[in-house]
Amino acid sequence: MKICGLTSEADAGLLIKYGADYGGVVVFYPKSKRDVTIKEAKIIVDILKKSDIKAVAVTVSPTVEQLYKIQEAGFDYIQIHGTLEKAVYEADTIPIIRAVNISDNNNADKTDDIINTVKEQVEKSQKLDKVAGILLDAGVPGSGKTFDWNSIKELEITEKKLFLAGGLNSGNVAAAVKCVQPDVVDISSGVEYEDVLIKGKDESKVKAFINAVNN
Ligand SMILES: O=C(O)c1ccccc1N[C@@H]1O[C@H](COP(=O)(O)O)[C@@H](O)[C@H]1O
Repeated sequence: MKICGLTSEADAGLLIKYGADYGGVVVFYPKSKRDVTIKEAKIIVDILKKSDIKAVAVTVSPTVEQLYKIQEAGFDYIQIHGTLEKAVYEADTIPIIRAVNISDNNNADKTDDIINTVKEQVEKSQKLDKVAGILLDAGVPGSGKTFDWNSIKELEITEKKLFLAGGLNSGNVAAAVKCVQPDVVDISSGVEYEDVLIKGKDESKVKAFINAVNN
């Protein structure tokens, strides 16, 4: 399981306390309330790595300069939403988790187009050696919204690890796993406080989510 959007040493400590496989840190994306500086990220990375938790840099359309800083900070993986530039792919030395964001398909006429686009993106990513995993997520990353899990049933993700993200929480994760059968479940908003003014991860929600996944 992967818990994303860590912003402090305390958040990282919760992953160690309750047991997670991956910890995600948003960098170089100031639009996100979870964005931290690369210096702050490095402190979190060091804590995670000491406990054998894989540290994932969560990015949107990173530049080569940003990639170098991410690699220098010691991240194990880079999660890439948006565009993956050829120059970035060539300069990359760590495994990539390629995010595919699936737009809302509340317009029935557009459903096939959306799914075809997702299929194309997945097929393209599966051919890339440095891509270790494909992350299927809702339209807006980190929004806490789910997408229609049934819409991706026909996707064949055989070569890479499948990460399922988008609006997961302790109440829906069992149904999500049953429907999609991902290798890794990924959560961010679902383990945060109801009161948006309180930053960081809510311990009781982290515990409930991890229990729900393990049982
Ligand atoms: O969390 C963010 O703000 C974010 C910013 C930029 C790229 C990705 C981001 N979040 C990722 O979105 C998924 C799902 O999150 P949620 O559970 O729906 O809140 C997760 O992989 C986050 O790392």
